[in-house]
Amino acid sequence: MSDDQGLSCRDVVVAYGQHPALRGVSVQVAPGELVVILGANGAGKSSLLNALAGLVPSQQGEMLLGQQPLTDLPPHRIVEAGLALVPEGRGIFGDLSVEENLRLGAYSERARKQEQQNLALVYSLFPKLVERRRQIARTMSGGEQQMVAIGRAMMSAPAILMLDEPSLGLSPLLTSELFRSLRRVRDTGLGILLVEQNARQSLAIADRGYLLENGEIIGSDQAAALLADPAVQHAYLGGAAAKRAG
Ligand SMILES: Nc1ncnc2c1ncn2[C@@H]1O[C@H](COP(=O)(O)OP(=O)(O)OP(=O)(O)O)[C@@H](O)[C@H]1O
Repeated sequence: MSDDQGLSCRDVVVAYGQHPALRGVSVQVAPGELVVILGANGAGKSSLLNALAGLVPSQQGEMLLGQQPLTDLPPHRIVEAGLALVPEGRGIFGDLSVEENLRLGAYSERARKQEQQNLALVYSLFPKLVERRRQIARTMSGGEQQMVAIGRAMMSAPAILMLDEPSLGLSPLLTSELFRSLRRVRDTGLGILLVEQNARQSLAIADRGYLLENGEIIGSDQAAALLADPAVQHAYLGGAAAKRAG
């Protein structure tokens, strides 16, 4: 681990009963870095984020945020330590307003102290949410709800933000708007670990990427190099090209 505030995991193993989902995964994210993990359905992407967030137990391996070990901490302590997850499906409270949802993210003592400041930051990064601050969350579009979910995670004052398939259910246009906002979040100095099936669009905004296959990291490189790699194009970008052609 080279960076004081970064996220690193080494040789993480996760199994559901006899079924191995992660077979020794090592990943690093530095502050101010946007890292994407690409993989097909069932590759283990959600298992990795959930293990880092303390939501599923890991059988082996080490997870650190800066110098702080995360392994075996309960999920709320991991959030307090500075690692926040935006889960697949967003998990926002549909009956609450946008601002109530956002404020719920600031539950730790450290986050409450910075609540106003972080709220202002979230609104500056997602200007669309300002005009909708009193709107009931379930009446918002999928893209807007995703912004609320990201904003709420940012209210916990994380050093590293993890997102599980934020583009799910969004049109390509909304996805690129969302991904542009992720770059703005990164530019504030946060590290981002993004899990995506949408390889082309996520590599276009990422700094680095890892390829996860069958519970193992089979490659990693700068995002631009992965985009230009014929093997990556064939395995991960073919679907998108085929879709465009069709
Ligand atoms: N709670 C569980 N119980 C048993 N097996 C599970 C459980 N959760 C995941 N798995 C299995 O572990 C493997 C990895 O699943 P995971 O959800 O991490 O993959 P993923 O890359 O996120 O896939 P997707 O993109 O479809 O969400 C899969 O084979 C999956 O069937």
